[in-house]
Order: sequence, then C-alpha cells, then structure tokens
Amino acid sequence: MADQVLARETFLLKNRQVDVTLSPTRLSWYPLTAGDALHASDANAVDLSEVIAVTPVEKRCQRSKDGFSDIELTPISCSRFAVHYVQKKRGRIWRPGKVTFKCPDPTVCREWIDRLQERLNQEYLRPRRLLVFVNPFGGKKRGVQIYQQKVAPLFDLARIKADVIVTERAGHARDLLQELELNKLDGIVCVGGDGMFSEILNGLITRTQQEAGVDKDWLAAELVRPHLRIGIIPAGSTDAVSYATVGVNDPVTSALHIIIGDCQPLDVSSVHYRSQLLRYNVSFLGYGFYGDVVRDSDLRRWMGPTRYDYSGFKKFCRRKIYEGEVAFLPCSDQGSSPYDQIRCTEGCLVCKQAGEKDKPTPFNPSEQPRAVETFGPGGWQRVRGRFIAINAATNSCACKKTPKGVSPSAHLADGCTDLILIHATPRYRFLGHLLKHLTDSDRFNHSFIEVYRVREFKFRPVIIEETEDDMVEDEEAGVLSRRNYRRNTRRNSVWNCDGEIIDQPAIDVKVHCQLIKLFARGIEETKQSSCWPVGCFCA
Ligand SMILES: Nc1ncnc2c1ncn2[C@@H]1O[C@H](COP(=O)(O)OP(=O)(O)OP(=O)(O)O)[C@@H](O)[C@H]1O
Repeated sequence: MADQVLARETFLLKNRQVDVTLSPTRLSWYPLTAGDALHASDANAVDLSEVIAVTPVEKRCQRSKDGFSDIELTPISCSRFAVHYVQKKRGRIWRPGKVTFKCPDPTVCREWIDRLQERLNQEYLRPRRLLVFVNPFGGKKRGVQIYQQKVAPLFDLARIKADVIVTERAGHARDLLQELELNKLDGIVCVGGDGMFSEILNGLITRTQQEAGVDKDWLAAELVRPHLRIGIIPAGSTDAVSYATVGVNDPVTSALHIIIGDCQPLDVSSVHYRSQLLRYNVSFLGYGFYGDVVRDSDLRRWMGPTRYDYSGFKKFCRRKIYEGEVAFLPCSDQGSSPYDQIRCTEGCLVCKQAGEKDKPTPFNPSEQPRAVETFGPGGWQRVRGRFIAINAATNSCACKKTPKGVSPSAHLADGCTDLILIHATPRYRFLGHLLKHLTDSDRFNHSFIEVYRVREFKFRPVIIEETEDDMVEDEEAGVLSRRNYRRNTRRNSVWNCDGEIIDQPAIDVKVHCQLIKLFARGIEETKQSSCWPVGCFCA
C-alpha cells in the first residue's frame, strides 16, 4: 500500500527538474539529472500525516532581465504550489517547513493541489474547529502575543477555524465550559500554564459527567471520557504538562501537534475529600515540602517564575515534618514498577496494553452505591510515618528544572500513579535526593524513600503527641532542636495539585485510566536518546 503510486509528474524545484511521486502516505521528490542531488538540508519526502497545508503560489516577483535596472521587480504569473510540512529540529522542536514546486501548466498545478488537499481531508483526526482560551496573565504575561504571533498564523494556514476567548479572571474558562455549545468543536486549546490547563481539564470532565449523569463525587464512579481533545500552547511558568506530553514547552511545536491531529491518551486522578470531589489532576500531587512551596509561592506571584526557586529554598531551610498514614492499592500489573527504568515514549507499549485492558464499561446510573469506603481491604497496603514529602506522579512530571521528571519511569496512560514517600531525614540527605533531579542518577536510591506504583491511595494526617522518645531520636540525628520539633510537627501542610492548592490534607485519590486525550504524541525518541525526556540541558 505504501509503495502504491497515486500520481507522478516532473516539476521544477529550485530550478532543477525533480520527479515528484504521491503515494497514499507520502509525497517524495528526487532530482532527475545525475549529480544534481538536493542540498543535504533539503527534505526529499514528507509523510502526508505531517503536511500542514497545500497552497497555490499565484504570483512571483522576478528581477527584470533587460540588464538595465537590476532593482526593478516585475511580477510574472506562474504555476506553483507550496507544500507546508512539519520539520523536526533538534530537541523535539518542530518548525513549519515549505517546499515549492513549479508545474508545466496551471491545470496540472490545480490537479495536484486538489489531490493533496483531498488526501489531507481524509486525515480524520485533524481538527477543523477549535475553541481557544488564552490566559493573558500566565507565565511572563505573553499569552495573547504568543497566540497572535506564533499560533494563529499556523491555524489560518491549516484552515482551522478558531473561536478565541481571552480570559478575564481565574475560573472564567472553567465556568464558560459549563455553558458553551461544544458539539460542533473538535477540541479545546488552552494558551497558558499548568493552572490554565487544569481549569480546562476540570471544566471539560465536569461537563461530560454532568451530561452523562455520573455522580462525580462518588470515588468509585466509572467516569465517562470526554470526546473533545485538549491542546496546550505552553505560555506559563512551569508548563509541566507540555513537557511531559510533548517533550518541550514550545508554542510552535505544540501548535503543529494540534494541526496534524496528534492524539495522546492521558490518565487523570480524581482527588476527593470525604464524599466530595475536590479536583481532577494529571501530573503532580505533593503534600509536605511541595505543598508548602506552592502555598508560599502563590503569595509571591509578582515575582514571576523565580518565585518557585525562592519558596523552594525557604521551605528547604525550614524542613517541616508531617506525620500521617498512607494507604494504597498497588498497580495490578506485577511487571510494572517505578524502578524498572522503562520510559514512556511515543507509542509506549505499557500504556497501549493498559488502554486495551481498561475499556470503559457502559455507565448505568442506577448502580451507584453510596457507601464511602475508608481504609479498605482487598490488596490495600499502609505506611505510617513522619514524612518530609508525600508525592504522587501520574506521569514523569518532567520540566526544565527536572529534565527527567519526579518519577522518570512513570507512564502517561497506564492507569497508575507513582507514590513517593520521603520519610523524615536530615537536610543534607534530602538535598542529595533533590540534587539528583538535575542529573541522570537514581533519585529513589535512598533508605528514606519508598516508591510504589498504585491505582488508588488515601492519606490521613496524624497530629502527633510529643514524646521524649521522638525528641531523642531527632536529636540523635542532629536535625531538630526541641523548639523546632514542636514548631515543625504541629501544623498540617496542603496538597500541591498540579500547581494549585488543596487545603484539605485528608484526601482520597483514584487514577482513571486514559480519561482524556491530548493533541500530542508522547515523548518522541530522538537520535540523542540520552536527552530523554527533553527540556534536557543538552537539547
Ligand atoms: N484573566 C485572568 N486573570 C487572572 N487569573 C487568571 C486569568 N485567567 C486564568 N487565570 C488563572 O491564572 C492561574 C495561573 O495561570 P497559568 O497556569 O496560565 O500560569 P502560571 O501559573 O504562570 O504557569 P504554571 O501553572 O505553568 O506555573 C490559573 O490558575 C488560572 O486559573
């Protein structure tokens, strides 16, 4: 099928004759004259799935040939068409590329444009109509500029109709998603950071459950998958979701993934407090250190992205300890582990198998039980301890600061989250663990860290009584003075839920396998494979 020739013609490319062939999946061209090889940097084939658009080039300016006026420009009409396609650069960056063919006559040119356009129309995953939300205040406040200058021209080129809404307040996009007509859309795009993405995610899933009559507050509910895909144009401070699903935080790359209709399923965790849904989450949940950092940094938004460094340093110096109990339901796939070094890349087999196993069952509202399970039986395990941090990484959570992520082997769509328990330990050891996030080394190889791949977990904080024993133990470790010990053990932390704050410490979390789909394709393998998962300093 791939070798079948649909059309073949001789055209001019940069004034050289080329033999152009169209197959069902590729457009390729080769120089006809021996020794007339194309320049090494010129492509000589493109996959039709990665063609952005085909456009006629009606007129072209050429220098007059009379020899008297070099600078005089004469428009001449000619028969040309341009094929715009995705060019892959270093470090998983994509850019639009263009090749222009000159045809023997206008009829042939028209025929080729129609033929190529027809093939593109058959790419049914490509979006035709999108709803775009732009956060004008995310990251460096360049959301509107990024959309207008880098994204809108590409959407126009690809003939995508975009309805653009610039948000006026926090929560605006989430509220609009409850009322707007979504039926005619092929996807929703957010221009902003992780907080903005979280709004769209929560708005879309909530709307879908409402329409399907699913009780979102019921922890055991089988949630219904939204039919719309979400696209992320990164314009925030961290852009962790973009890093984890595309590999870079580059607006043009993400726009091109949207245009060609890439599709990446993604796990979503629902976070509950008692019998109430608090939020949906896709990447990171952190209590203790990371909860304190997000709470502190939220008060310093005026500092821009550097607020995370400042608050991180401050909270590291404080090193608070929180006591509590974690119960979790381990992943049913015995072969999958956070230590297995199997990285989730484009076309990941682990995610594929999880998706096949976890086909959604039709929803029946009459079957909803109301009982709320606490620390349930049936495979549940518990760990009680004094923790610096309790983290859950539903994907690698890679970002610029942590190129390989919080949990490098976590998967985008395996229905599990990696639960990382960091027990109380002296500062220098915790620092050793944190520094490993900057390198390739195994960040879990410490006696004070336990990691489990789980489908569900619950956390209950414990306000501990101070005992002599505890204090002696801490003093022996040389970590905390009595005064600090009292100060450090009394208060609860908050949860950092994809960069937003959840105040209730006692939460129940359940991962919903492949609940949503993004316009992305996962982390592409590159020749510089050591640079996984991108954003890596050498990319
Ligand atoms: N018009 C607006 N005015 C004020 N806040 C807004 C507006 N639109 C959205 N928001 C809120 O701004 C918050 C932060 O936005 P966003 O995530 O885009 O940027 P960021 O926090 O800088 O990036 P990141 O989350 O990647 O660190 C979001 O929680 C969102 O709800």
